[in-house]
Amino acid sequence: MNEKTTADLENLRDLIDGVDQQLLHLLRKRLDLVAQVGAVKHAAGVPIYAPQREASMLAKRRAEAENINVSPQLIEDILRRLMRESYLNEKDVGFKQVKQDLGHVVIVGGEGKLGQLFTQMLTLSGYKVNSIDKNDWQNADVIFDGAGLVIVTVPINVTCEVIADKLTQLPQHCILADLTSIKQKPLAAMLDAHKGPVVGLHPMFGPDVGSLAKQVVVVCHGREPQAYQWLLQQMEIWGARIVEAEAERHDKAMQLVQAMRHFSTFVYGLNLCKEEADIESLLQFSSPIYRLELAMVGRLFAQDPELYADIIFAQQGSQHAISDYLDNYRDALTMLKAGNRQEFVTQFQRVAKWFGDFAPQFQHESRAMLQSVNDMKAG
Ligand SMILES: C=C(O[C@@H]1C=C(C(=O)O)C=C[C@H]1O)C(=O)O
Repeated sequence: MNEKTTADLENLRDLIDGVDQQLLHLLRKRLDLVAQVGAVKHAAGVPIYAPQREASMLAKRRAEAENINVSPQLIEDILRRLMRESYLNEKDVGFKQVKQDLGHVVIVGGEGKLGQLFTQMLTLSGYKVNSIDKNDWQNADVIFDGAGLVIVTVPINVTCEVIADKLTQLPQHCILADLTSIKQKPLAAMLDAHKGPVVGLHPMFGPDVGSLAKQVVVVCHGREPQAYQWLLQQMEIWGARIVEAEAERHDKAMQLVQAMRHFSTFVYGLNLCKEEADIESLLQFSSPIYRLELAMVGRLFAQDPELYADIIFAQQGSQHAISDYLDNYRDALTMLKAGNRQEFVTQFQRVAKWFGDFAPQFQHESRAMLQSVNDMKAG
């Protein structure tokens, strides 16, 4: 580089640094305003997540961006990232308590990660929360006395047993809920053990979400829905989206969404391990999509094997779904071994037709994900 180039670059880079510093101060200002919104919402019991406000704000900023020749997608990406920050910050001021006269909450399995998250959210909403774990059952009478809500969040393989053995003497008007990732059996066990209000919940997220904004909670109604309506409302204030489902339909969906998904991921990892793949060099050659895929597989093995064993072994029906998958895999392999390229193209088109409008929609969504994977690369 000659001297003039160096000087020009330095000059421009100084100006860019100045703009970035201004951006930083604007971010501080925005965060402060969002904190004030949080306080107003907290006082009024308005949900943390406001989809209409977001949609109209994004539409306006996109249009304004276009007017000044800024990519609308750029401002949308930035605003969406800022809104994620808002959910986290709004959370810290706490939430309105929907049910004032509840009595206390007991989380059965409160030491678990999901139990801790619910303890935190309920506490931020003004409820008194106690927890009962494996070693506390000798004090059960005292702990459950006066409870208005009991939430069971113990490993799936002991859930029904804990409900049937330990939760038969709850106060009559107490709500009994569970957070298990299957719903038919726990719901039946709860209805059996307790004569008061019962509701099955399945939070469709891990305990590391940070905020419940936009996260889905599946609700399977058990008994006396009017008695636990406030709880659904409370979760909506946390930002969650409530999706009602029949327990049977939910469990069937979980065979694909969870059991089969995680099992395939497990086998993918097992295969890499047995083949002694060299992750370092795979990463060197990786395309963004491979990097994303490897991250999705790798993250499984950073977690608790017991949790995934619970999910995969929870339902007999999952074995059918997984074996159908294996059959399809085998058929596809036969096609490959036979060199039947034409058949591959035909099957490909069949699947594409079946995906319909979802295929281009998913292509669009995944493009943004792949680009952020690329953004994260350093050096
Ligand atoms: C700040 C608010 O809360 C959330 C965050 C928003 C933001 O950061 O702009 C917008 C809408 C809400 O989902 C609000 O409601 O205005």
